[in-house]
Amino acid sequence: MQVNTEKELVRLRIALFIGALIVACFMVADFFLLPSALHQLYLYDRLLIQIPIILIAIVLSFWRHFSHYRAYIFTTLLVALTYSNYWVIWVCWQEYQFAFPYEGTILYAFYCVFALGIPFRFAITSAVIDVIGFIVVMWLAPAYGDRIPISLGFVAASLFTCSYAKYRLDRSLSLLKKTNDRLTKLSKFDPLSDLLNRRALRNQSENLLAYAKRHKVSLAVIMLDLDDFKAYNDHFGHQQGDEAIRQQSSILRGIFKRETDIIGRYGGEEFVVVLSDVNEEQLKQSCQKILLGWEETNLAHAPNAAHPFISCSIGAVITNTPGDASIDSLIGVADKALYKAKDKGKACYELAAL
Ligand SMILES: Nc1nc2c(ncn2[C@@H]2O[C@H](COP(=O)(O)OP(=O)(O)OP(=O)(O)O)[C@@H](O)[C@H]2O)c(=O)[nH]1
Repeated sequence: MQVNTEKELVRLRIALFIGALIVACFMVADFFLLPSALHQLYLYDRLLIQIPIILIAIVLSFWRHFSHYRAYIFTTLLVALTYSNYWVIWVCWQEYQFAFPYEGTILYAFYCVFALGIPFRFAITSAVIDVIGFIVVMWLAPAYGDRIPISLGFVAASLFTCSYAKYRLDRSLSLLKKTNDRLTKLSKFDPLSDLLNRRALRNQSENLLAYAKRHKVSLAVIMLDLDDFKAYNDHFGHQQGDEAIRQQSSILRGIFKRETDIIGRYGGEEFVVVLSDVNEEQLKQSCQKILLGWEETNLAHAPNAAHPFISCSIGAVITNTPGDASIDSLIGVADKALYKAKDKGKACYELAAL
């Protein structure tokens, strides 16, 4: 269970604060029920145990490792609140033969599990601990008399129902997150090559261009296209053609590994790579590596293709002053260079001058 945003932390602190307020409200209401002899003991439990425990949880929410230990902290809070209640039940009965006409254990569980978001595993563990505690208290201080079995039944059934509801909720949320992740992937990635699709490629390239402008570093665009791919498809079939597209993706992934490198399928058998902070020499070496990648793959081409083995042609452009450029204009220049590479006989690269 991760607390991802500052907003979520604020919401949790508000929920904890409301918890402290609820305890205070019950404190006032209980005062009308309790014999005056019990007031001091009761105040001691609420003001020196329960409310401070909740305040400690609020303070801990400012700890930088809080997100990591959140489930443990809230489970401890739940068990501590419940057991401090058991202590009051026990002392009130032991010392004054006073029995509360209601049972608050269930409310604590619902508050911690749903308002504070204790996950299922922790909820079920605390339910077991709380039920055991309830049995022990009723054994030591049979405050509820004949109602003990039914009270125990209500406490146990409610705590387990609460845990099961949390299980269903956690499961639905996890399914929803998985579906969401899948949809995000589908909207960003091309399913065949598993590279960025054209729209995501464009968005990310815009961001990289903004980064290059801000940090005054170079920006390069490489555009490549499989050679005589129609002939390849016609000769070997579309499925084999798809394999070649996957192979091109794997070659590019093997070369462009920096976190900032952007690789995308521009459309059909065309791919685009956008790089920041590279020099002309490095750009040429990268183009050379792509060509070498295909040479090493050694995949036989169709008999009527320009080359015996499958290859690609590359057009590239680099700007050291990205402040003047736009992604569309750079892609346009790289595209023209690509056509020059095709004209030169394919299986080669052409670096455009801006
Ligand atoms: N298998 C497969 N083929 C594709 C896919 N997308 C586009 N193509 C094929 O790619 C081929 C592109 O052909 P052309 O644009 O004529 O270019 P080319 O034959 O590569 O010729 P040059 O670009 O001049 O080397 C077409 O036959 C398309 O059907 C795809 O996802 N899978």
